[in-house]
Amino acid sequence: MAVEPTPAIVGAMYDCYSKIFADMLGGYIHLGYWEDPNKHETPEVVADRMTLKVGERLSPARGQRILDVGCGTGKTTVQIATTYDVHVTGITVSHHQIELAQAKYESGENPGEVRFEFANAMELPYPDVSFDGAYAIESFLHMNDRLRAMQHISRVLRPGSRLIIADLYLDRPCPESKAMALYYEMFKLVTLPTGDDLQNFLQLAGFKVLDFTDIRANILPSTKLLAESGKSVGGEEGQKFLELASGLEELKELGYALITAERI
Ligand SMILES: C[S@@+](CC[C@H](N)C(=O)[O-])C[C@H]1O[C@@H](n2cnc3c(N)ncnc32)[C@H](O)[C@@H]1O
Repeated sequence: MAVEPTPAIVGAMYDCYSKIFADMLGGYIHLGYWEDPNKHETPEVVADRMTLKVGERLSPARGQRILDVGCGTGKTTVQIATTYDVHVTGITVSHHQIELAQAKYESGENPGEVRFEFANAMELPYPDVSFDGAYAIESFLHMNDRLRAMQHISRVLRPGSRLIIADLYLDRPCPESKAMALYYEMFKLVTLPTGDDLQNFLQLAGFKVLDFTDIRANILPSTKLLAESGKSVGGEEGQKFLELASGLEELKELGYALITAERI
């Protein structure tokens, strides 16, 4: 395996590709959740549904302060803030994502409003016990010290509050393959954890895992979106998306976890 990406490398990748990803994924930078793989739905509808699955598990009370770990272009941040009337701080390691989010969404300090900040989850710049809940949608896959990030999140959360994670993981350590290598290189992923790794890290960081559900069957139809984008982008870039789409179906070890954890 090549050298694992640092936050600076991940940030530089998102500085280049955030707009392409968001255009392809309905304004978000996360995969969609499909109830029925045969039903035709837009990228935005399925990505909205994914955010709602996370929101339902977090279920914050009105006025609470929530941390969005890896906020992308801010669409999830705003959706959670307005749906639950909570204040959400979204952090990212991409300066360009902050610019895109701030250009599109107004910042504020009240419930229903959001704030975007450049911050590394493995070095959170917030005081202890400053949030009532947190969620991380497809951001741990980029982190080169997941335990440290969970320890930081645990530190800033109030006891009894929740952390919801939606992320890729492996059923079992996966042999190196061309498809996997392409994913790691293109998206600057850090060797994916197993489900046990994720649960162990959470426990070591002071969380109790309340639920771990594999939703890969609901995520897999997103490969259709990658393939469609590949065709519309065209050229060398488009070819890469087509390869990624067919590669995803080959990776039988790849799972997608929706985890509810409670800060002890
Ligand atoms: C796949 S995008 C997901 C974006 C967003 N959660 C969404 O659902 O649209 C991954 C996000 O994680 C962020 N990220 C990756 N590593 C991070 C780190 N160490 N600290 C904070 N954010 C990080 C990236 O900057 C990016 O915003």
